[in-house]
Amino acid sequence: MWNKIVTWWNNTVRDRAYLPGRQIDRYRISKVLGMGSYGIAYLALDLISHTQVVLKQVKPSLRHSPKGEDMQAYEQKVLAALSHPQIPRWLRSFTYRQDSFLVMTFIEGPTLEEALFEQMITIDERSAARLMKKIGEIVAHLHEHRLIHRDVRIPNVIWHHDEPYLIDFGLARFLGDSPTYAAETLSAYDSEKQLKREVAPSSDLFALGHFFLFLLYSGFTPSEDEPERSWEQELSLSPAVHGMIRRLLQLDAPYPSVEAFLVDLEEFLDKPNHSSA
Ligand SMILES: Nc1ncnc2c1ncn2[C@@H]1O[C@H](COP(=O)(O)OP(=O)(O)OP(=O)(O)O)[C@@H](O)[C@H]1O
Repeated sequence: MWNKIVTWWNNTVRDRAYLPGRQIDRYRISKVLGMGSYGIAYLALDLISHTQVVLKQVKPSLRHSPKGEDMQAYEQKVLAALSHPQIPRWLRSFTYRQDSFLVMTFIEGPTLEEALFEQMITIDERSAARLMKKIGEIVAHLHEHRLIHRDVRIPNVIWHHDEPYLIDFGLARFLGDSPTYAAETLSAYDSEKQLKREVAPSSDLFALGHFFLFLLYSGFTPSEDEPERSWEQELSLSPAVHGMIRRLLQLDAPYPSVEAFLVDLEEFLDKPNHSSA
């Protein structure tokens, strides 16, 4: 019961977000974008540069805990290490009263999740492969900087001017760093989560496999009376795409790197007139 009261208190009172219109430092809050694992994300107007920015505030209930400022400081280190047109840029960090804020560039547009499921966009196999190439190139850039994103999913990709942008670096880690903040180890997770959270290129490759499947499922209409089947039975894929997904999901020899996956994708895209399996 006590834990329930603390959770209620944290969610409704301590972690109440700042309201739209509120000025914090040189920023005016426009709206809350989301409440994540460690923080509250806001869209805000920078009153000096007159640009829209994203503010990420450590939740007050997590102040001075390993999941609070430490996580934010790590996300800042990650964003500050990167300079890529399709990744948010870290602008500055500051403290307002007792709250720690991180400021990054705002990327406009729907997430791929919103585009696929709310705007009901369908993507054919070739377009999905083209999109995977673009996402794969961003992930390859991260890996060149010894960074593993660990959360490459459709809600973390924004679609803007026909290009994907990768956001949410809250789980990203540099190679060699610990996969968890708290004392628990990865072995506390189930085997699929261990694969996703390992600080190694294989975890992003595994996520890219699921990403590819999500795009391909956009064109799938389940028949009402048929029971659910596996992706290999439900989707009619060309042998090349089918083989790539099996390797990404580690069902066949895993790709050693994102570059190796990109080579297969390019080969597939270079060949005209693929027939479906
Ligand atoms: N730079 C950005 N540009 C545009 N929208 C963003 C940006 N960063 C975050 N968002 C939006 O704000 C929401 C919340 O962001 P946040 O980084 O807190 O993600 P989260 O997944 O909710 O959190 P966490 O990673 O802490 O679990 C995201 O779902 C995304 O839609």
